[in-house]
Amino acid sequence: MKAIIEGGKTPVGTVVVSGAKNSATRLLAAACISDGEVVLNNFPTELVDARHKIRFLENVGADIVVDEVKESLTINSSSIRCTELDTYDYPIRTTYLLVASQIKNSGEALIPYPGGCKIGSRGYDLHMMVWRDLGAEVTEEPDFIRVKASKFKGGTIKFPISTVGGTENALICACIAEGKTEIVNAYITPEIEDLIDFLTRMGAHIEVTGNSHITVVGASGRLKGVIKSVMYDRIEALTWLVYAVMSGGTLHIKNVPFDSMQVPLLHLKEAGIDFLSNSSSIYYSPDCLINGQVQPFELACGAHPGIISDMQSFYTLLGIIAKGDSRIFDYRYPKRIAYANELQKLISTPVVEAEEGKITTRGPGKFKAGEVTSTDLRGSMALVMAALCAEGKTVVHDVEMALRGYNKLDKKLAGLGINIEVVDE
Ligand SMILES: CC(=O)N[C@H]1[C@@H](OP(=O)(O)OP(=O)(O)OC[C@H]2O[C@@H](n3ccc(=O)[nH]c3=O)[C@H](O)[C@@H]2O)O[C@H](CO)[C@@H](O)[C@@H]1O
Ligand SMILES: C=C(OP(=O)(O)O)C(=O)O
Repeated sequence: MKAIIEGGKTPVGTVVVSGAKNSATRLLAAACISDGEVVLNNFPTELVDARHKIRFLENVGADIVVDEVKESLTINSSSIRCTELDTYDYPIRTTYLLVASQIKNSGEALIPYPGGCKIGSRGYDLHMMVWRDLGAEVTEEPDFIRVKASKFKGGTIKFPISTVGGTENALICACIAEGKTEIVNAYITPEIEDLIDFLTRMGAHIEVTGNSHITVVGASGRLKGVIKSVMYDRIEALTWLVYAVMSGGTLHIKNVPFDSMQVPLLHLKEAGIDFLSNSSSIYYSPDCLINGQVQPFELACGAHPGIISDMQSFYTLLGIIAKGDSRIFDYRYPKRIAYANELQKLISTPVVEAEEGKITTRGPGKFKAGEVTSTDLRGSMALVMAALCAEGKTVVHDVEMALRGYNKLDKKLAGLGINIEVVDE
C-alpha cells in the first residue's frame, strides 16, 4: 500500500488516542487462556497487527466478535486447538504469545515464526528458553515452531537481558503452569503492568517484588472471564504532539497516558515545547512553542521509564526542525536507522546523519515533497508526518507498516482537516 499525501495544510481540532498496540495485541493473546468469555474494550480494532492476530486465533478455533463501533472484542477461546494451517504468513512480532492457549487446550502448539519490524537483531531464543524452562519440548520446523507439553510445569525463568516479549510470554505461560514460577530479571513496562492487571483479574496469582522479580502461582482452578479496557497508547500520544509542533497545528489530544510517558514529555519541555494539560489531555497551539523555535537537544533511547526505542523517530523529526545540532542515541535497537535516510529525502538541505546507534540532525531543515519507502513502523509514520508538512505531493510506499501501529489513521487525520489517500500498490 502507498499513501499519497498533499502536504502543507495545518491540522486543527481534536484527536483521540486509541488503545495501545503494544498492550492490546498482548491482551488478546492472554485472553485466550481464560476459561470464560473475555471482553476487551478500548481495543484498536482497525490495527493491521490486531487483525493478523485475530485471523490466526480464529483459524485455530477461537470465537472472536469484533465491534468496530464500540471498539471492543468479545473472545471465547474454549474451541482453540493446535491446528496445522495452510499458511504461516503472519507478519507480526508477538506470535510467541499464541503458544499458551494451544498448550492449555491441546498439549501442543504450532506458531508462526516471530516477524515484526526489521530494526536489527530480534532473536526468539529466549522464548524457546521460557517454554523449555516450563517443561516443554520445542522444535523449529520449516514453516512454524512446534511446542509440546501436556502441561506447563512451574520453574525458574532467568532472563539474561531485559526483554519485554520474554517477560510477557513467561507471564502468560506461567499462569497456566502447574505450581510456582519465578521470573528473574523481568522487565516491567506500563504495557506489562496492564497485562499483569488483566491476568490477576482473571484469577492468576502474580506477585511483583521490586522492579524485576515476578512470582506466579499457576491457576489451579479456572481463569475467569473478565471485562478489561486496554491502556491508552503512549507512543501514539507522543506522535500527535510532535505532529502538532512540526505542522504549527492546534491540537487537543485526548486520552494521554501521562503516567507512562513522564520522561518523554520532560524532554519535549526541555526542547522548549510547552503545552497545556489536564489529567488526561494535552492542548497545543503554536503559542506554546517557547520563542517559536524547537531548541536542539541530546537524548538516549533505552529502557522505560526513559524514552523507548519506538519513540526514536519522533525525536528525529523534532531534531530536524530544531535550530542547531541534536543527537539521538538508541542503545536498544542501534540498527534502527534505515528510516532516517528516507527521511532525509524529504528535506531540502542535508540535515540528517545516521550511523549505528546515533542520529545527528543539523537543523533547522525544511520538509519538501518526494517519493520515499517505509522501512519500519515508526519510521513509516515519521515519513507520513514529514510528508504532511511538505508543500506538494509525496508518495510514501509500504505505508501498511505505519498502519500496523496507528488505529484509524486516515479518519483521525480527516478529523483534523487533513486528507491522505491510501491505495494498494
Ligand atoms: C526493552 C525494549 O526496548 N523493548 C522494546 C522491544 O520489545 P521486543 O519485545 O521486541 O523486544 P524485547 O524487549 O523482547 O527484546 C529486547 C532485546 O532482546 C533480544 N531478544 C529478545 C527475545 C529473544 O528471544 N532473544 C533476544 O535476543 C532482542 O533481539 C532485543 O535486542 O521492541 C519493541 C518494538 O520496538 C518495543 O515496543 C519494546 O519497547
Ligand atoms: C517495532 C514495533 O513493533 P513490533 O515489535 O510489533 O515490530 C513498534 O511498535 O514500534
